Amino acid sequence: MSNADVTAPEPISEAELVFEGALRPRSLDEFVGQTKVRGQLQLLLQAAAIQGRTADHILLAGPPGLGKTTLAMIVAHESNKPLRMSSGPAIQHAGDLAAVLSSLVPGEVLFIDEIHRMARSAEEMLYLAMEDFRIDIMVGKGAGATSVPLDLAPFTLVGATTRSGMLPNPLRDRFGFTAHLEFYDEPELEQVLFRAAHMLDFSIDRRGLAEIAGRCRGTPRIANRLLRRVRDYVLVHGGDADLAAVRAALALYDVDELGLDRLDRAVMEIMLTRFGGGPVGLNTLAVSVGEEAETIESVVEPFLVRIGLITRTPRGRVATPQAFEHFGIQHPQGSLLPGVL
Ligand SMILES: Nc1ncnc2c1ncn2[C@@H]1O[C@H](COP(=O)(O)OP(=O)(O)OP(=O)(O)O)[C@@H](O)[C@H]1O
Repeated sequence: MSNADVTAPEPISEAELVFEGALRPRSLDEFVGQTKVRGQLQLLLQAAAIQGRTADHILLAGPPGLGKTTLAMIVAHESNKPLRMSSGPAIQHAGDLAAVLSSLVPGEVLFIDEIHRMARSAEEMLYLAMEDFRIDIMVGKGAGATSVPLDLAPFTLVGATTRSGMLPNPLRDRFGFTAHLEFYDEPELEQVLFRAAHMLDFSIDRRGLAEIAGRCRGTPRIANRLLRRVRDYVLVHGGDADLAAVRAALALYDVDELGLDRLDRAVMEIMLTRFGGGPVGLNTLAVSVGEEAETIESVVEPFLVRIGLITRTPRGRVATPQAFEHFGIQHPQGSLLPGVL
């Protein structure tokens, strides 16, 4: 396995999904970080409980692996209601959505992952469903077609998206609350790791945990994955899970000190070498690394901006002096800075 796998923000195997399931926090109290969002959700759920109604629809926006699915599960758990899971790509026709909506039980939480990828016809059906708990079903074809209204059980929609900007306004406006999940800081990631290590019955020292926290791309999913690789390393090589063992395990998987993944590096290297640090337009960058512009914008760029390797300007993306320094590449207007790779 290469660095391309261990630091990928998406799940990399079925086994990992099972592992993630076991480590998922079940309540808002167990959920680490995102303090503001947690407080806002808590209030929204408590208010609904006091009034004995379903909670408002919730939109969770942010890069992969930051806890959107986990929060959807928590919303259902804290409201004591069942959870139905679906995803935008699975809803390619209005009929797909009608089938899900018409079978919901009262109060059920419907989670639609990647909601920005749902078919347009389904989106339009969802507007009415969210607002009035009703859909119109078309019966028959052509001139004789009629629409029959169908009442739905009240439900709470939790939508997740890595691209909130791609949602049409009428859909976005129907969510009572939008949470923007942020990358986690290192103390928060240490807490995520501490909890996971405890659940895995794996004893690792604090400095080792801190090292993983600094190299996991601000993402709990990656933090937990790296923890598992360190556990493997200690199992095979023996000794303590200390800073030296963590460094050796992460070196084996080519995880650098910023935790950049394959795509992060490809983007940075192209910006620095082919475009002299930019400015480069998003589409040019995407074509150059053979990725979709959507992935660059929603997955790669937010993290690179957050750690100060690129900035966004009206003329395009620009690499910062730190980026030149990190990759050991000479800045076009300066001397060679010492590389750290
Ligand atoms: N705040 C958190 N506290 C503890 N663990 C977390 C937290 N957020 C995420 N995790 C862990 O990270 C894993 C990935 O989280 P989750 O699947 O919820 O991310 P996601 O944002 O839905 O990702 P995707 O968009 O790729 O589905 C979970 O298994 C969970 O164990």
